[in-house]
Amino acid sequence: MFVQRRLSSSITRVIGWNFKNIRSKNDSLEVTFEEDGKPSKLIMPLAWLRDHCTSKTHYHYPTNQRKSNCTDLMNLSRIEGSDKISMDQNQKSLIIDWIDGHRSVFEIGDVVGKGRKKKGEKMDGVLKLWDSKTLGGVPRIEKSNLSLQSFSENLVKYGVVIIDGIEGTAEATEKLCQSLVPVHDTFFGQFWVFSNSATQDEPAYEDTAYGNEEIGPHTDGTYFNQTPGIQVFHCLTPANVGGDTVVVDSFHCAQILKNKHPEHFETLCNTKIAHHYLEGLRLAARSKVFNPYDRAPYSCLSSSESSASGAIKFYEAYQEFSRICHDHLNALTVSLRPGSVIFIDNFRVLHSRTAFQGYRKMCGCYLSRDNFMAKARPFFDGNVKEFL
Ligand SMILES: C[N+](C)(C)CCCC[C@H](N)C(=O)O
Ligand SMILES: O=C(O)CCC(=O)C(=O)O
Repeated sequence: MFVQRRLSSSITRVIGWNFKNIRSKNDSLEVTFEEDGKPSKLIMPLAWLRDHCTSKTHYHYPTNQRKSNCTDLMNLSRIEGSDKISMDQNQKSLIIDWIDGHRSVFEIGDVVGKGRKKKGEKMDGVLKLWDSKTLGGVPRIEKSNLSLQSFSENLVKYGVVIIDGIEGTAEATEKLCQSLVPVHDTFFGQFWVFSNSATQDEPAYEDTAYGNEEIGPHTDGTYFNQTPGIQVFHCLTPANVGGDTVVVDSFHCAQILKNKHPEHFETLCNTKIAHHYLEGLRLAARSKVFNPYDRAPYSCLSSSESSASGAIKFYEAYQEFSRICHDHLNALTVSLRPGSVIFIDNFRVLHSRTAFQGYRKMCGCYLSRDNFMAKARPFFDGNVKEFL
């Protein structure tokens, strides 16, 4: 089965490819080839080639794992004389006879497919960045039309989806979640029932979630090294007034920032801000997602001017990004009611809550992102899978 799959994938890849020329260039090979008739060139380091050898002594096919531990890679990635590099007569394979006598054979399609730098636009083809105008409302799936495919496609594309028609109980919500994706457990518990009036059944933590004030756009768990991948909410008892859920596509906001202020975008991409959760336990982690409330003290003070100006640069960038995330044109508001369960990609979509009056009871959980992506991948085509 493994050989069949490997051959079929490499045959489909190799049809339109032909090696044209191979030239030694320091510790690399300059390989020119034709890709569907168009000339193309790649510089392939010898160490990269040796590291990607798929001979039986270097690659374990039953588990798709490499056998090399790289402890002697550079020494073994040497060749003696240009006659040690050749092509097969069909110009489809590159043959290298290494200094230790080992022979590697590389199919051009395999090497280019694996090694050529991927560009991000393939993922853009799947992710549908949105604002209030382009999306209009959170995608909804009636329980009777629910499938892993409809759930996965919406959650990957938009980062948020609501499933309607669910019984308004914690039990039914938990059952729904478990039917879709394994839970991501944290110290908050595997599945939560919470409200603004803590009781024994609804334990409260020292967090604004357990109050009735407004909470602005944020992602959860920025203080965990394993930030929860998906967040689920089901409102079992709506408040008398307020308590709406507001969601924002932070990738769309990041796109706006990058277009309007590329320097701020770069600053935020390159500045890691520590977050923490302070209570009986103290959790801290560095994180790239957005939660202005759970940021730890920003330890950037020193005697140097440059660290002060670096911090000011960060604050200017963070302020601009936060303003974009708080722009109501980038937000969708949902009044969650019993029966409607919202699933949020916690790495992408920010959630917030409007202030409310009266008693409000919620339930939900975090779901495992890795498990979700493994289930979602089959519904997306080839290249995109690498990004999920
Ligand atoms: C468990 N439950 C979701 C109810 C509340 C958890 C508090 C989440 C915290 N505000 C954060 O942003 O990480
Ligand atoms: O109460 C809500 O609707 C959301 C609370 C919240 O933001 C959170 O738990 O992270």
